[in-house]
Amino acid sequence: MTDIRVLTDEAQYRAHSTLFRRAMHWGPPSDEQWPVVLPSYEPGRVLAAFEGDEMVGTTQSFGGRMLVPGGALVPHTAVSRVGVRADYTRRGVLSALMREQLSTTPDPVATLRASEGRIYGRFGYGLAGRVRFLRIDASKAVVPGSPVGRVRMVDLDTADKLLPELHDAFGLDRPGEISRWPGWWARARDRKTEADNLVTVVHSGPDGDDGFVCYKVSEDKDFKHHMEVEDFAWANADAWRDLWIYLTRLDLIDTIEVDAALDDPLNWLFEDPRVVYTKDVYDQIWLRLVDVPRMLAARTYGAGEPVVIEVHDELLPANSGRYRISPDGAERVEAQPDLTIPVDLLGAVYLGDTRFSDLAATKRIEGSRFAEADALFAGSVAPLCSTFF
Ligand SMILES: CC(=O)SCCNC(=O)CCNC(=O)[C@H](O)C(C)(C)COP(=O)(O)OP(=O)(O)OC[C@H]1O[C@@H](n2cnc3c(N)ncnc32)[C@H](O)[C@@H]1OP(=O)(O)O
Repeated sequence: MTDIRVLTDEAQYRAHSTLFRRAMHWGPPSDEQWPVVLPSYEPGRVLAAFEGDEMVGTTQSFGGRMLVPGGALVPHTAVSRVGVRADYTRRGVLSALMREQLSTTPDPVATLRASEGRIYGRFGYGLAGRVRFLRIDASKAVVPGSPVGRVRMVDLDTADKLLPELHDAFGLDRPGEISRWPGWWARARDRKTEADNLVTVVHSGPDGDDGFVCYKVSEDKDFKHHMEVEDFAWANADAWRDLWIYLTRLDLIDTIEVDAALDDPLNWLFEDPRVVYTKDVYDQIWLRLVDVPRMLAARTYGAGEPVVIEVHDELLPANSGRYRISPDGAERVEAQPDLTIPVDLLGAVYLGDTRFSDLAATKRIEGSRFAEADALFAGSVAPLCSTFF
């Protein structure tokens, strides 16, 4: 019988970390790493599965806020460190952990990054946001014109103080973006120390600091220099453009790699749009609507005729029911549905990454009036979550 417990002390957190890391085929946290990892254990949010006295599975979450279409910030659970001991897999341990986590989380929405695509759909998570992995040929990347603001390099201590403030001020600019928690920043600082060539620059315009980028550069055996952009946020188009001018005019750089939203306009910034090459498109945000009525009410909708959707949720049956969606909002109704959809696919359309009409061909949603539902759920920008957890 699998017993799920909330862990409460440091020794248990360390055992949790070791178990998760072993499930990922990594070694346990070292004595040097542990002080940095410890602050990421939030009391009340750390779960483990036990068989008798033995810990056999883990999950935990970080509390924060997520931006939804229309601009509201909703309480959000960032699920992480899911692992089951290799000698206990495929016996329902993860299922027990997921049931407990979803039924006890205080937040109406949860997201995670999935190690494999087949794991989380059965628990009601839908693939809700994808990202483009770009490679830029920096040696040929020319941005016409001159910068209008100022870019300055900042040291580690300044970055430590400034970046959380700047991220809070303008980092949540697309549906799916989430706030960062103190443990996230502690880990980010540690990674900066480990990779001592990680550089942070801050942009300022007429109203003060309005953008930042963190990057590191490595050199290959042919003396080519490759930059990885690790973190990038901006408040306005001038900051975005100036920071790209700075990155592409740095000496010695041959290539730049960066994650970007599906609709990121970077190709059109350069004289030659082909200097930006999409290496990959991968799934990023897996989203679980924990409280469907609250989440449907939290976002705004586009113009068009109302549509009644019927939602099926086996794991959290209180969500199952019919909802009338109109430009004025969402409400629970008893009316006949126009279409039916499982909760994982409602998660997939929620942020605007996917459309009802695209899903219709999969036969996993049924009914009619998909185009009307598309118009209501359409977002003006593609979702993104630039905070890895
Ligand atoms: C958010 C994150 O942290 S992502 C990181 C996830 N962790 C990992 O990838 C680490 C390595 N893997 C593991 O630790 C485990 O295999 C887990 C967590 C993926 C699955 O744990 P388990 O306890 O084996 O899952 P459980 O027994 O509850 O399986 C439930 C169902 O999912 C299926 N399933 C579970 N994992 C997988 C998988 N990797 N691929 C395909 N199906 C899977 C099971 O077959 C089962 O199906 P069924 O209900 O039809 O019988």
